[in-house]
Amino acid sequence: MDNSSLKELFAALRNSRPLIHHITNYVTVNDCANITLCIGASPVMADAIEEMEEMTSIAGALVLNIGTLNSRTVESMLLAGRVAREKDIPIILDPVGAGATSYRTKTSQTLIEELCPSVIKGNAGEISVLAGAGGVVKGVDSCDAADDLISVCKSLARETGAVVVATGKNDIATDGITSYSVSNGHELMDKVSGTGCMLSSVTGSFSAVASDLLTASVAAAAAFGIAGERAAADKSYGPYSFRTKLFDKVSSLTPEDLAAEAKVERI
Ligand SMILES: Nc1ncnc2c1ncn2[C@@H]1O[C@H](COP(=O)(O)OP(=O)(O)O)[C@@H](O)[C@H]1O
Ligand SMILES: Cc1ncsc1CCOP(=O)(O)O
Ligand SMILES: [Mg+2]
Repeated sequence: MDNSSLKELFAALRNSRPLIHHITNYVTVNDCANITLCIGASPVMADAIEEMEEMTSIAGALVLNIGTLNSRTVESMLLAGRVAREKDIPIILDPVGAGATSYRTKTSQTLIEELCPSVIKGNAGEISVLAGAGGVVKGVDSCDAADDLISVCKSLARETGAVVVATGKNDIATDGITSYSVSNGHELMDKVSGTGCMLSSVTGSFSAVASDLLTASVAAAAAFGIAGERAAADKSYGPYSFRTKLFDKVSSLTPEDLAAEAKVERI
């Protein structure tokens, strides 16, 4: 992938400041709102069924995150997702904890079947579980993933029609035909709750201005990863000061920085 396409997409995002409608969890909701602002988009968190149709209709992307799912929010996700589909608004699904309980696995499968999300972005364990290729998830953490994760991501992408992103030390992004590995990032990102959720928000932000959601997913993974690298290099004393710096570094990142520092390899 030509890094100049990442730069153009990031510039378009910063210029258009799209609205990103989230139905998300109550653990990382504030982090998701703030990272969306930092990357250059406008967040709204709304899950009341009464306002789903109106809110989704005016959004540039819809992020569905099942981190603290319940039957009420799942109904809202289904309605918002149908509206998004009708209006061609990209849907990003973060299947947080899929594999940890059957409710999470089944709900993820239902959302995939009913809504055909544009991007399915989970950690390596969650994606392996959804692909039926093993994978162990403890709570929300990936404990084991398929050995052949790239092929597993590709087959899930082909089966669902979504761009599939599996995160970890390297992030894999594929549409089932073309695949990329993004090696930006820092191990401290694994020590802060919510970095996966935040990447979903950033992916939604890039997707809102992209015609190609594989490019949007790669741009998001690279941008967030570069910010992580920069935050860690900034004489961090521990995970929490790193967390604060992560927001600052996302905020100060420019399209030129993204193009210069993205480590993207076709695989
Ligand atoms: N060991 C690591 N080295 C570099 N980046 C990492 C590492 N672990 C996680 N990340 C980054 O942190 C973000 C969240 O990934 P991950 O921890 O896999 O998701 P989740 O928080 O959903 O479990 C991604 O941007 C990923 O690239
Ligand atoms: C700890 C926790 N429990 C329910 S949602 C959540 C946050 C998960 O965040 P992430 O998927 O980014 O690690
Ligand atoms: Mg996650």
